[in-house]
Amino acid sequence: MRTAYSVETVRTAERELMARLPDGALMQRAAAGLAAACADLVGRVYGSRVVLLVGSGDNGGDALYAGARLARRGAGVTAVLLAPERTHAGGLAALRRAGGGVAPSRQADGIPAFLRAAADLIDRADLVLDGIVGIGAKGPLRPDAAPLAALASRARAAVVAVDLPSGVDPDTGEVDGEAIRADLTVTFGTHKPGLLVDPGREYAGSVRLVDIGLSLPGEAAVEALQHADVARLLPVPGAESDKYRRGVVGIAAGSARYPGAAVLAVSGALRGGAGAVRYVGPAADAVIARFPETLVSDRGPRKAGRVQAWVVGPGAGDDASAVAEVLAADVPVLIDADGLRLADVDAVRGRDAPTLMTPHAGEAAALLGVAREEVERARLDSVRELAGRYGATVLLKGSTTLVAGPGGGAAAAVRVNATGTSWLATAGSGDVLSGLTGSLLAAGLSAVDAGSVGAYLHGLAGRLAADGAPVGAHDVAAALPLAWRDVVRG
Ligand SMILES: NC(=O)C1=CN([C@@H]2O[C@H](COP(=O)(O)OP(=O)(O)OC[C@H]3O[C@@H](n4cnc5c(N)ncnc54)[C@H](OP(=O)(O)O)[C@@H]3O)[C@@H](O)[C@H]2O)[C@@H](O)CC1
Ligand SMILES: [K+]
Repeated sequence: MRTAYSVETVRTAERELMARLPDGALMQRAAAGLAAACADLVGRVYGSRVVLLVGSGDNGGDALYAGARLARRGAGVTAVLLAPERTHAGGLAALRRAGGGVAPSRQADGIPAFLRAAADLIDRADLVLDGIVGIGAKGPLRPDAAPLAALASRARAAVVAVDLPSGVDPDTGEVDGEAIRADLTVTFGTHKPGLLVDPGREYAGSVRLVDIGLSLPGEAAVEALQHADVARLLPVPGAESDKYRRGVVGIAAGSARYPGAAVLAVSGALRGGAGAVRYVGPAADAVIARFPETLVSDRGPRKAGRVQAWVVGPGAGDDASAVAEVLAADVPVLIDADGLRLADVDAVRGRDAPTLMTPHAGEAAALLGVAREEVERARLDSVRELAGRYGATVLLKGSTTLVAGPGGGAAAAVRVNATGTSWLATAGSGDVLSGLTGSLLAAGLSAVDAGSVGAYLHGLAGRLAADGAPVGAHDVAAALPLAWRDVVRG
């Protein structure tokens, strides 16, 4: 499991560790890891041109000490100081001792000369280290720092963010205005939520974690399943299992207008580990024609026979009765697409069995009564808010999919999945996900596990199916067994 802790938790752990170590020891650990990662990235340190963007806090200190290490290995290192009078004194002295230089300053030389010099240095650099701000960041990048971020992000040089890209909110991944676009982020002690959640994740590039000895107790703020975690959670039939013991998933989806949604949801459900798939709705002929193994019924969810979980909503049009009947059942329910609009919030809140809602940003925005851009901007807050309002587990789709448990508050970790590919933004792909995830629910996974395992397999299947080319939703469904095998084989 990859875990990310809040700034507050990191600060507490940092204080405890610092109290037991000599002064500056933590920063030396951080700088050593940072310099090593930079050396790996540039390949040849000797003769390379390195620019340090240095803010007034310890993030700048890390950059300066790492710069000193690179200078000692023969790099030409120049620091651009945002606040010369408040620069980390030890770090700056170390850089100077190692032969590093300092660019003209804003304060002494004026803003135009400062920016011209910085632009010139960045243009000619092989490597830029972003030490503007780290976990001490408050609000959008300040006006003096923002132009440097813009210059670095456009540079041909490799850009390494120290701890996290400046301009990315450490706790949420939100980006308000300019931010550093890094090729690599070297982060210390633990991942930060902003490195795992979009849009921050996209700015971070690849992320390398440097162990500095922090011990982080308690609940993470954000966690991401890895192959081994998913492998442990996948349902495995025992020798005694028959199709009913493996779970039956009911799919109440599709309409005369959208029969394809039913077919795609069933295609996902057949590959999610349930022993049987029961389809209820007006697209039974289309479903049977494509998947003859499906049990079909046209009598509505209430009379359809026993299932261990329901999926309701994909392509459902305006049929509110199926949604109401499913919500009245005492088994786990997944609500997607049209079902989200049709589900009564009190009916969802009043349920005893788990409910999993799977909106994309547009659907989440409609449920929250805000603009879509607001959900895209603040994904972590949005998923928690929705989970709190409905008392349900919420899976918010996107390039990083988030899954928040029914508490909604910051106390429980939000799961984040990054296996997806932009090729998955294709019609019907969400229907496959809902069928797959419903099947995992029927096989006995909790709503949070089913949501995060479903998103993981779906994303991986999308990658395997796409392999760099466009794919249709049916290709993604067909690749689910490949993804499953890939996870099981490790
Ligand atoms: N945790 C650990 O275990 C370890 C932590 N380490 C390192 O320390 C870092 C944290 O250092 P930190 O606490 O000094 O804060 P930091 O991120 O440098 O920022 C504060 C400065 O930024 C400024 N500033 C604020 N907002 C801004 C904005 N929007 N735009 C522009 N500027 C802004 C703010 O200015 P002020 O408000 O004071 O005017 C203040 O001067 C951490 O990320 C890691 O790199 C490692 O060395 C070792 C182990
Ligand atoms: K930084």
